[in-house]
Amino acid sequence: MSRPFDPFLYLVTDRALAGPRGVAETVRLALDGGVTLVQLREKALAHEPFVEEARRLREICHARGVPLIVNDDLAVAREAGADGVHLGQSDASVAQARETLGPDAIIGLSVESVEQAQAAAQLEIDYMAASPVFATPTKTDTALPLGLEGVRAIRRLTDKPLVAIGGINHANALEVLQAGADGLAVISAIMAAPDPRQAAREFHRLRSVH
Ligand SMILES: Cc1ncc(COP(=O)(O)OP(=O)(O)O)c(N)n1
Ligand SMILES: Cc1nc(C(=O)O)sc1CCOP(=O)(O)O
Ligand SMILES: [Mg+2]
Repeated sequence: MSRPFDPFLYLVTDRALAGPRGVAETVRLALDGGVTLVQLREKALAHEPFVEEARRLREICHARGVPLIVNDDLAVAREAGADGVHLGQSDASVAQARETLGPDAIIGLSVESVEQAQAAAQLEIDYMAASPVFATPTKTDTALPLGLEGVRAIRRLTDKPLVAIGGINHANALEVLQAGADGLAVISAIMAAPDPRQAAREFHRLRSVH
């Protein structure tokens, strides 16, 4: 059984979009605005700086009772004492992640189709990410967008926490939740916002209207 986590407002980091404000400061502001889960996503950092950044973010997140997930890299997640890992369909296997990180780690898996969501039912994961719900310039090597209908279809297949990712912004977030997602995973709408605290607050407000 994994440690407890709240998937409602899941911030995935992006160093380029954070700009001169930096990842750590952007995460700090976003946590103040109500982010409930953070994923450190680094595609270009070498091992040691990746571990250092993960340790730094873990401290910032844990000070606010929020878990830190590492994208892709099991060794970084383990060395940094992160709370879990997010895996895509082409990453390490869920079994390998479970073996490396232990029974209480939070393991998330991207699902890009109904078939992948069905297959994921057999796996020891803690949440699924419907990916992508909408097309996004932040990541272009994605599968075809699932749309809201895809989120509804995946929702019907699983009782696990379901987050949606890809092109989520303040204008479409409510309909993503109404389609059955338990959480909103966002990069640009918070990382690139002029005021990440306020951007997070606006998403967080949907919790009471949803
Ligand atoms: C919450 C969440 N959902 C989906 C992804 C994408 O994972 P993946 O397909 O492995 O792609 P990369 O992020 O590794 O480029 C994610 N990171 N987080
Ligand atoms: C990291 C990532 N994964 C995706 C997937 O579909 O698997 S979409 C994506 C980027 C999401 O960024 P934004 O919130 O700026 O659209
Ligand atoms: Mg990946």
